Amino acid sequence: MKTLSATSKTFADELAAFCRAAEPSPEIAASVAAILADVRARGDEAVSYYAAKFDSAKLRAKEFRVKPTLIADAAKKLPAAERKAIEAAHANILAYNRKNLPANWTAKNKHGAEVGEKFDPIRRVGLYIPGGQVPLVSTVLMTATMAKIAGCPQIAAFTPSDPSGKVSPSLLAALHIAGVDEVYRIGGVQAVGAMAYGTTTIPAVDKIFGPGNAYVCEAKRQVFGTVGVDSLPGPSELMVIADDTARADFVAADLLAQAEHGSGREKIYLVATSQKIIDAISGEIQSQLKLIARSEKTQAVLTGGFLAIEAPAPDQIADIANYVAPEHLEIITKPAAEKKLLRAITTAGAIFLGNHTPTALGDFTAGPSHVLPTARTARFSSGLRTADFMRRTSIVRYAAASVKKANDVTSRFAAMEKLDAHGRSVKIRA
Ligand SMILES: NC(=O)c1ccc[n+]([C@@H]2O[C@H](COP(=O)([O-])OP(=O)(O)OC[C@H]3O[C@@H](n4cnc5c(N)ncnc54)[C@H](O)[C@@H]3O)[C@@H](O)[C@H]2O)c1
Ligand SMILES: [Zn+2]
Repeated sequence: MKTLSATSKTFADELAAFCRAAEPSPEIAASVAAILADVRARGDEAVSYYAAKFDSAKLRAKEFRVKPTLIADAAKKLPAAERKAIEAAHANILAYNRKNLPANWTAKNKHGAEVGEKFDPIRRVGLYIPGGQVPLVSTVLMTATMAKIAGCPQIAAFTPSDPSGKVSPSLLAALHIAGVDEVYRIGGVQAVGAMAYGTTTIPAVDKIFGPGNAYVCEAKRQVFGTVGVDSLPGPSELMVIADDTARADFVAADLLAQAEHGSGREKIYLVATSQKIIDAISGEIQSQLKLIARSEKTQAVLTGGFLAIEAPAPDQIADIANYVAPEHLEIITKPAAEKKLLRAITTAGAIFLGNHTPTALGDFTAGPSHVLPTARTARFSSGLRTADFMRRTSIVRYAAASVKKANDVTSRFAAMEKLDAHGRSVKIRA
């Protein structure tokens, strides 16, 4: 753990340096570019090659797609308690995301013409479901549910297999429950390349969704433009803002939870109003570390990816949070400070309030998607929602009377821009 004081002279530079470490290195960018170029050139053959290289899975092209019967079977064999948990989470996620379904509209403009927007589902979407370290069953629900609400006619999911070609049965069952039956046991950069460029066996998608490790995230950044991408949700991050009302044991548990993902590039931030609070929470982390299963990988994040900041003033805390733009932000403070911070912090991916709202609730079941921007990209992008699975078309209809009213404006613009034919095409109707 690194500790900084927000009042020190070098604070801004040190914070910037820590945050920069979350950006993909030039080495990652270069190796991703090489894999993408190879998938584009050699298609299925390259996909097989990288599945063997990175996931030790020997897969021929005709084995990429998981048989739909296997997916249905996984759902049938799902233990009742797991089914109940998946269905309960699914219900909350459905209810939350139905609220942000965009609606078509029409209105009249100043010329009396009809103007409006219509929204349509993106025709073919690709969902990346991480599976390198752990099978992210929840990510199925946090992406597919919105694609279904939007009405996307084709939904293809991609996730890495284990060396024997197996995909987690719980993950397959969740896909079945969410209504997805086109699933490929392919992960990593090669999956992103196949989604973007298409191969003989994998049809290209129009937009790629979902989180992943630093390689997957960088691959999505590189294929943007060839296809759409939702955002850049990379290795998880959590910032906790704590004053003396925060329970040290709760905060420690939450920081450990987001350090646990296991890619080793996760980042955790503790912003506390006193050094005493930092000491209490780091003491708790040390004792709780002994209790959790994934302690070795978590330890790596605690050493290199954990920043504690002492910052007494709310204004200063808000500035820090707005700079870091953390994926997850927990605010555990007195009500007055909470109110102030909630208003002043405008760049967090998701905010969790109070002692009883661990980020894990958002990870699994509260309702909003856990697919959230990381590495400071929350400054300009937001978490996944239904509208991301739709595209928008503007619609305009003028009648003879309304086009007359527009003629003056268009002829002026045509003259200014020296585009005579533009002006004439309106005039001929007016
Ligand atoms: N921001 C979010 O919304 C969000 C949500 C859930 C999970 N996550 C993050 O997703 C990540 C999942 O990571 P993961 O590793 O478990 O699964 P993953 O599926 O994202 O990545 C595994 C794949 O990475 C590829 N890979 C590994 N090493 C490579 C290398 N050296 N070169 C090229 N490719 C390589 C392999 O092909 C492998 O299949 C975690 O960091 C987690 O924090 C983020
Ligand atoms: Zn998490």
